[in-house]
Amino acid sequence: MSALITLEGGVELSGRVRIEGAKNACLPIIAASLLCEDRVILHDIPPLDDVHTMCQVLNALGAETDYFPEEKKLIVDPQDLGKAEAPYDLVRKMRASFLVIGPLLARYGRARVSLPGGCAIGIRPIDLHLKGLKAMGAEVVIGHGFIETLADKLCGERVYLDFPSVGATENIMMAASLAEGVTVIENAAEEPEVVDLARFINAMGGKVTGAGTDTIRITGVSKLSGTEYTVIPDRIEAGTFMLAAAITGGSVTVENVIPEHITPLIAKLKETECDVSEEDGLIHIQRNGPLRAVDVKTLPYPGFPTDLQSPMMALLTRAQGTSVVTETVFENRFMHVDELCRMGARIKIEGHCAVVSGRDKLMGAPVNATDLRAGAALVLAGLSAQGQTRVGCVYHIDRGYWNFVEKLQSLGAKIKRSEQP
Ligand SMILES: CC(=O)N[C@H]1[C@@H](OP(=O)(O)OP(=O)(O)OC[C@H]2O[C@@H](n3ccc(=O)[nH]c3=O)[C@H](O)[C@@H]2O)O[C@H](CO)[C@@H](O)[C@@H]1O
Ligand SMILES: C=C(OP(=O)(O)O)C(=O)O
Repeated sequence: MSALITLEGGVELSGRVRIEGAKNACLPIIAASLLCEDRVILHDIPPLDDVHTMCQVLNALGAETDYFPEEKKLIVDPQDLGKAEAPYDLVRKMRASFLVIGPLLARYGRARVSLPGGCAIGIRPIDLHLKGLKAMGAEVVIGHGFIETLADKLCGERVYLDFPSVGATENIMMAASLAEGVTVIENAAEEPEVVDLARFINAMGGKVTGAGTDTIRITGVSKLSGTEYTVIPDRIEAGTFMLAAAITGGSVTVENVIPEHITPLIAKLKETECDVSEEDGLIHIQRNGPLRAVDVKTLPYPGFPTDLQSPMMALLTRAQGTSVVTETVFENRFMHVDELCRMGARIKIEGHCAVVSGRDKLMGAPVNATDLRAGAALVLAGLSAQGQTRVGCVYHIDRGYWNFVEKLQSLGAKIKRSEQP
């Protein structure tokens, strides 16, 4: 079975929408549960396909996972971890599965994890993850599609990351939390999800300081213990709904959001002439007049997030004037451009830049999601297009948005989902 989203554009969205726990915080935190031998109870874990895949990875390693979708609660019991091998079929499905290598190595002194491979948005190498593990004393062997790491003991070291990779920072931080001595990650990623992981490790009894800055210091401890933890709200889901309000000329309040986590989007939306106001845990967004074109450049946090680049581009297709969107994080994250052009958008790609000439209308069309956020961008474009849009390859969207269609319906969108044989 595959799903299709069908929608009619032209409705101004209005109302309130609640944001889920952050996918990109849940996944490393679930992986980090492997660092202790006790039960871990996690709250605000959304029933996303990626969460289920991460649970399957843990199950394949011998850990027990119990998920309670009504309560959005996950219990992980890693006591009987029998195998230190993450299979190809699961790692291939979701790159974040590679995040188990750090915890497995730290706890068992060995790990065998399938090479994750590339994906639609780029090659996505893992050299920086391995650079960190090697610096701490691990032997790394690559062969037959797997990475095998071994270490009698991991020792704290200084690790400089050539790029502030989120995943490498997280893997190194997890491995270092049970290493001997102090590890310092320089040019570390500063994303809120990295900070959330550090808080979780500390809640288990770890000693991580500096998360949220470019230098993270981890003092290894001999043992971590079970804990109960609530993950942060998803800034990318929040941003997607803010952009949905903006593109339809609507008025939406986004609940369960940390405004400081999406400062660059708020700034850019204000530049487009949208009204955005914040209060504790809420963002209200409204558009009354035409949108103004703005330039956007993706960067590591606190820059504009690459995960909102395609939804932002959907908005700019409707702005007055020409916008330049520059993608600096992933080398191939313009796959949505062809699909947006099928809907009448005028976009030209020049290297890492997309030049978007705004139009006063888009036309509904059959299109396909090429990756998770591209899928969301096409739905947003469809919400503001004339006539019907059909979005295929919805499984991409299911990786990271829970009840996307239902939430949009609750804001008034004419949208439905159908399962296809
Ligand atoms: C599950 C999760 O949290 N996913 C997020 C995470 O992905 P992920 O952790 O994979 O992203 P990274 O920050 O690692 O990647 C950023 C850039 O660094 C490069 N790189 C990365 C690692 C490495 O060893 N070598 C290397 O060259 C990548 O190819 C990419 O060009 O951060 C990205 C950047 O904010 C987001 O788009 C993803 O949504
Ligand atoms: C790119 C993304 O996720 P992942 O790193 O899991 O592919 C994303 O969330 O937009």
